[in-house]
Amino acid sequence: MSVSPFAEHTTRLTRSLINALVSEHDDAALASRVREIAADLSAAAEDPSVVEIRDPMRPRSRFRLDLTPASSARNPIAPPLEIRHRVRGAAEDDGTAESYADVVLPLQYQGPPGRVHGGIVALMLDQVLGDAAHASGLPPAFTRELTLTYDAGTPLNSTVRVSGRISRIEGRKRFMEGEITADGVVTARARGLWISPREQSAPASSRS
Ligand SMILES: CCCCCCCC(=O)SCCNC(=O)CCNC(=O)[C@H](O)C(C)(C)COP(=O)(O)OP(=O)(O)OC[C@H]1O[C@@H](n2cnc3c(N)ncnc32)[C@H](O)[C@@H]1OP(=O)(O)O
Repeated sequence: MSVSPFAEHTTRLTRSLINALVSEHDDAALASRVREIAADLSAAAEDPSVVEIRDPMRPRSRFRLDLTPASSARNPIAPPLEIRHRVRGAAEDDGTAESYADVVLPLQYQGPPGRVHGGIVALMLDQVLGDAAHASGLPPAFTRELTLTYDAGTPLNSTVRVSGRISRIEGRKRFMEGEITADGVVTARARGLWISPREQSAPASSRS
């Protein structure tokens, strides 16, 4: 589902407001940021049809109606996770289809100082592995199990890559794996199981 420039602009300004709240501890400075953002919000709302965005997010997620707090371009609590697809190439040389997103997490996603909160790490891996679980025509499936190891701190304010792929399929079960890397170093690994509900994975002739 495409997101209008006005909706995306409003999402970005709301993210800026959230960021100001966690960044500005001085009320006068916070008030000044709030006034600026409120003015920008009001100006755009005057005529939504003329709002333009130079670098719109191009959602390529396999989830058609993405309103999730994990990757939606119109949900300001979501990290700006722009999921893409590729076949792992020369370096890995195994031809595996993969979903991935390069993302910069600002202060509102902080857990320990300077590091991304572990729950947000899990959220992003759940979403990217979930997207990969829906590769080429596979029926809808839900996360049944997600196991993480936190190998190192995932840094704020610099690009990290979240990746996920299918490791094997057994009937309704898709076993998934993925990781987050920062500067090529793995900071978190995930393994998971996605399962299609019985009625969705039954052959068409046996569906009632
Ligand atoms: C629009 C964008 C959406 C983005 C979504 C992002 C991802 C999400 O957040 S999904 C939401 C969170 N997850 C959920 O809500 C799922 C909740 N769970 C469910 O609905 C159900 O458990 C469901 C549908 C996954 C599976 O239900 P059901 O078919 O009853 O599974 P169940 O019988 O327990 O297990 C199926 C098989 O897997 C096996 N199995 C279960 N767990 C495991 C495991 N950990 N390892 C190996 N096998 C397992 C079972 O033994 C069973 O085997 P068999 O078929 O041989 O008997």
